[in-house]
Amino acid sequence: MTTRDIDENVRAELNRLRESIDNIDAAVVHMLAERFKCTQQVGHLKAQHHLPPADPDRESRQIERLRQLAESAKLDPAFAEKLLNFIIAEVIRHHETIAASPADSPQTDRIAPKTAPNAAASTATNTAASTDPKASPDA
Ligand SMILES: C=C(O[C@@H]1C=C(C(=O)O)C=C[C@H]1O)C(=O)O
Repeated sequence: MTTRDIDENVRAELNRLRESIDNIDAAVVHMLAERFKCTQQVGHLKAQHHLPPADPDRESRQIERLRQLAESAKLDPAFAEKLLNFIIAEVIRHHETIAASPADSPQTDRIAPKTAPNAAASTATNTAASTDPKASPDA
């Protein structure tokens, strides 16, 4: 085996490992995106019901659970805790922004509408009736 062969084998192994790393990074991004979709909905729910953006009791339970999962997965629990705290801090920042946004009044509730579900549709119909002569029985 020449030096060149060794280099090629090392290069091939490095490439194989990096392909897996790229796949894992893509999965992490997709999982984080899904998590943020859920937490955004939690943020809207909290804002609409005047709940605080942060829930320290829930966070303590999550951290304890994640530390145990990390230990059994042979991942440093302190790292797992730091990562979760980093993500949660960003989520709380989003929740504060949502709470400060006037778009989150109960009238524009996107999760659990308080107005009758047909209210918007009937408004749209009335608007169409008043502007579209074909929609009016007198036309
Ligand atoms: C998502 C929530 O809001 C905050 C963010 C959390 C998270 O990202 O897991 C956990 C608790 C809250 O401080 C929640 O209350 O469930």
